[in-house]
Amino acid sequence: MEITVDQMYNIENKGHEMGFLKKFMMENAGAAAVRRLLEKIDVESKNILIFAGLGNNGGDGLVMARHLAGYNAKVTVMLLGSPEKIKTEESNWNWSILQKMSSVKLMSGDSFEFNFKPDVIIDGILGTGISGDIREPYASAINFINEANCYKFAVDVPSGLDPQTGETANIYAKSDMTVTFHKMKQGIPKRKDLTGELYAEKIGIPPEAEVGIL
Ligand SMILES: NC(=O)C1=CN([C@@H]2O[C@H](COP(=O)(O)OP(=O)(O)OC[C@H]3O[C@@H](n4cnc5c(N)ncnc54)[C@H](O)[C@@H]3O)[C@@H](O)[C@H]2O)[C@@H](O)CC1
Ligand SMILES: [K+]
Repeated sequence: MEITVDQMYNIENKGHEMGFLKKFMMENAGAAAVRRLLEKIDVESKNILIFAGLGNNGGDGLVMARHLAGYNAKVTVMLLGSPEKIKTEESNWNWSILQKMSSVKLMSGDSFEFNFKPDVIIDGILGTGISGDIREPYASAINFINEANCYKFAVDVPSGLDPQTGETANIYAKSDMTVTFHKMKQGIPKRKDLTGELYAEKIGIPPEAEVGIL
């Protein structure tokens, strides 16, 4: 069953109100995404670049960074903006854990340059919160992904693809694999040419959180 982006936000909020906090959803999302990636790539000693936006799509990417470090990948996180501007408590919580991990290289700001060639890029730039034309530095990150010659993994939806309508913004990323969460959003499967292999993974939200919404 496919659901709308509004239904997803309502289910998320209801689950949170039930006490299954968003930080746990984010943890399960990042963990499920890493499990799917591991089916394709042996990440040990691989250079993994994670682009993280300032919203919760980025937060999922931060969770992935921690899990991938546990599999001995060489992880670099590029936060697209200033850490003080991270929007949500759950993303902030994950950023502060990464700050205590010397096994993950943290970069942040409005521009970037890397002294390594990534084997995998994780697109945690934009998810269901997308609106309007893609602004900088997100636009440059999406262009970087599309120009790179490596495996590309999209968190929830390739950035620039509207998960509700299936329409693309002025700039959009193309992935080899996309893992969306809880249930498939209506717009995503319309663009399998951008998602690559596509999965919807459960993230522990109680089914009761759907009551009255679906
Ligand atoms: N809904 C759910 O149940 C869950 C959602 N999760 C993740 O949370 C994501 C949604 O998080 P958010 O609502 O924080 O939204 P996003 O993280 O998708 O994006 C919001 C951020 O992007 C900026 N933005 C929006 N449009 C832009 C544009 N065109 N150019 C540049 N910046 C733009 C906004 O200013 C905001 O900072 C999902 O895609 C998913 O990855 C997960 O943590 C698991 C649970
Ligand atoms: K994304």
